Amino acid sequence: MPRIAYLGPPGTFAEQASRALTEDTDSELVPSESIRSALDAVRGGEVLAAGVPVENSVEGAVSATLDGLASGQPLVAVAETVLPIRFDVLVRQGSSARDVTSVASHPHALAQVRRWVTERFPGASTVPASSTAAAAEDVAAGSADAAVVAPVAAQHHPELVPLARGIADVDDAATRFLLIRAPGPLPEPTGADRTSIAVVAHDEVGTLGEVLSELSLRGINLSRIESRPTVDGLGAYRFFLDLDGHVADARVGDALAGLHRRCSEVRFLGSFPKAGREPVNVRPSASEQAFRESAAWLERIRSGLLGS
Ligand SMILES: O=C(O)C(=O)C[C@]1(C(=O)O)C=C[C@@H](O)C=C1
Repeated sequence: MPRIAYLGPPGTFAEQASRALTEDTDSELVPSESIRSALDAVRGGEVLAAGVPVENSVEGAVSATLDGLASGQPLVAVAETVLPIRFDVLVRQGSSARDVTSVASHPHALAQVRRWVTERFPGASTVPASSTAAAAEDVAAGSADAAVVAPVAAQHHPELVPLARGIADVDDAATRFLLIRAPGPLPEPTGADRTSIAVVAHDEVGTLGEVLSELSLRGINLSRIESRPTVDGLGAYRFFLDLDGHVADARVGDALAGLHRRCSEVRFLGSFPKAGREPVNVRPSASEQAFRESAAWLERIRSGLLGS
């Protein structure tokens, strides 16, 4: 049975997402201590894949995932899913809001309930945990008074009780998760795909503009751009780009080849169907047919058969 690593312990959003990402196959879900260790378990062949969060609609990019994908043996995303995010607050039995002086959770979760926590537990300190479910363990162990968790976490902690349910500072918050594997055959293009890459551009005037124009010239929609330090000193950045389309599409392949010529580093991070399956809108001049026809036209010119 394929083993799939996720950010544990059991009861995290990442576990739920990993279950959704692997629902078509009989898989064993294996908790990991961190996103990095889940990715490294894929690299080491201990698991087939890892389900990891990549971005949240309120708090933004999950840097541990971006950094974990940018360095080390290459890995690729093969699928994505989006989970709606609302939290429950768990406390020890017999506790009330007045007893809460410390609130634990994953920093991304704490950031999404900052206002609620300040209003409900004025003066309480926040305790960062490695995941929402790890925060529930902290409360059970007595090292924090309340945990901001995924609603499923309560099933793993009968000794804790909910003090609040379904909380969020922002309605309709969502987190996108990726299923990450070692490089291998790519998912087939579906017409509703996303391609992720990470590029390091030369530190020269206009290079980021040139990177983006490789995409816009070919009619490619950029759905996300994030920068992270390369850790080689101040001012050195790696850009994470999400593009509409599949690397098998002529326009996307052509753009990636252009970036390869232009950038000091291009890391391919996968082409896979978008969670919402919204078809990619391709303008006529960037269609497969347009690329085929222009390549055939060029070939005719090169072989001396045509003047225009
Ligand atoms: O701690 C969890 O439950 C996770 O799956 C991690 C994570 C994140 O990294 O953003 C996932 C979704 C929520 O936004 C909060 C935390």
